[in-house]
Amino acid sequence: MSKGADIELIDVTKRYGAALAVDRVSLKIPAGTYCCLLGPSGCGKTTTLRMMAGHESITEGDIRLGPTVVTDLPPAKRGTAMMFQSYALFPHLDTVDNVAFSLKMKGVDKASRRAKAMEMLKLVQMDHLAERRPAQLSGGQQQRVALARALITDPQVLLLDEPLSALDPFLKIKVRQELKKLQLQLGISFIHVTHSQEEAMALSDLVVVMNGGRIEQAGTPREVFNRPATAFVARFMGDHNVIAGRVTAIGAEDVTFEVPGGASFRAPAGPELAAGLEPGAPLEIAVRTDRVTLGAGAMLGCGLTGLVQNIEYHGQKVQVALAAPGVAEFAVQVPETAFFAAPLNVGDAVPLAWTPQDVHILKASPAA
Ligand SMILES: Nc1ncnc2c1ncn2[C@@H]1O[C@H](COP(=O)(O)OP(=O)(O)OP(=O)(O)O)[C@@H](O)[C@H]1O
Repeated sequence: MSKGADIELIDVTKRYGAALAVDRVSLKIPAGTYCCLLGPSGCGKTTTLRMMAGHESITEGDIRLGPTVVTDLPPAKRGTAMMFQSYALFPHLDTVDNVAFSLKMKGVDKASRRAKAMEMLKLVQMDHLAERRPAQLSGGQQQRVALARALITDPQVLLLDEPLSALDPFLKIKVRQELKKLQLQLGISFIHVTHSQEEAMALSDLVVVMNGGRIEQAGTPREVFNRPATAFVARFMGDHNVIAGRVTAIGAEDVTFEVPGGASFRAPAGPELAAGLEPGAPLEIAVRTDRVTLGAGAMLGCGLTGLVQNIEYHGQKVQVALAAPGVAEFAVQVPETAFFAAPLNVGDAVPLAWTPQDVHILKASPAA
């Protein structure tokens, strides 16, 4: 197996007629990275993946794999391989011939290509079903065959378009673990398109959150979850409250922020962020739903009192939805034991609290 190579997108744009699907995307994915392209339907993630694979032409910009500009190379000459969402197996070929297919196209003799196909099938634990046809395999098994077929060309980068979307929830988690294990074992980059933030967080070394054809944020799952760059990222990753208000005062290291209802609280900003702000300017902040204290424990009161709108039991946590003056929707996750020690009911008015360190300032979205 090859060792893998960095893949780099340099100001890549894709237009379909007047429609802009991908807008000046620049991104470097180091060799050996598990990278997820994450975003809602239509954000341009599949188009980005297909341009890396060579299945879609690039309107402007370049893609590099290692030292080579691959922008105008056909898919088979790039050092990438793609696994399609539908698996795209040939129904009339058995497993081993499906996997060996691209080697057949390259003119490799039958014995060698079948031997290599068996090696790939062992890698994905499918060698015992080598003689079955796709219709005789389960969805999960077909997916492994598709994986073996993509890996037979020894790619430096494997591109996966929503690889888990056809699997049931239990199989999804099992196959997800297997994909990660395989990527570590092979040492090449896997670039995986998904609209599931849970999947992206579980798998990635690098999460790339896309919106409206642009990258909103690229970072490790912890960076993206704990320090979402924009309101879009905070909402898309979930478990965050986004609150809109205005800046009322700017200190050397923090900012005072007021919501339309009149409550105000401080947020750590740092000199770099504070320099871009001025009193009166609109600002959005994020507070994690598990960092908020409700009720009697609210010693560090932030001045907001929430009215309980809804209560959902989630097992380890109870999710409480509230509304407060100037804040239409606010969610708090309370650990199960804490909630039932002092249960709340719909209609209760409860003080909310968090520490200034738990307030995170958001920037304007690049797609805005
Ligand atoms: N062949 C095409 N012709 C015209 N427009 C296209 C074509 N393919 C994609 N688009 C448009 O480009 C934008 C990005 O599409 P893309 O498939 O990359 O999004 P996506 O994030 O992968 O969405 P999904 O999760 O639904 O697959 C969308 O607005 C889509 O309608």
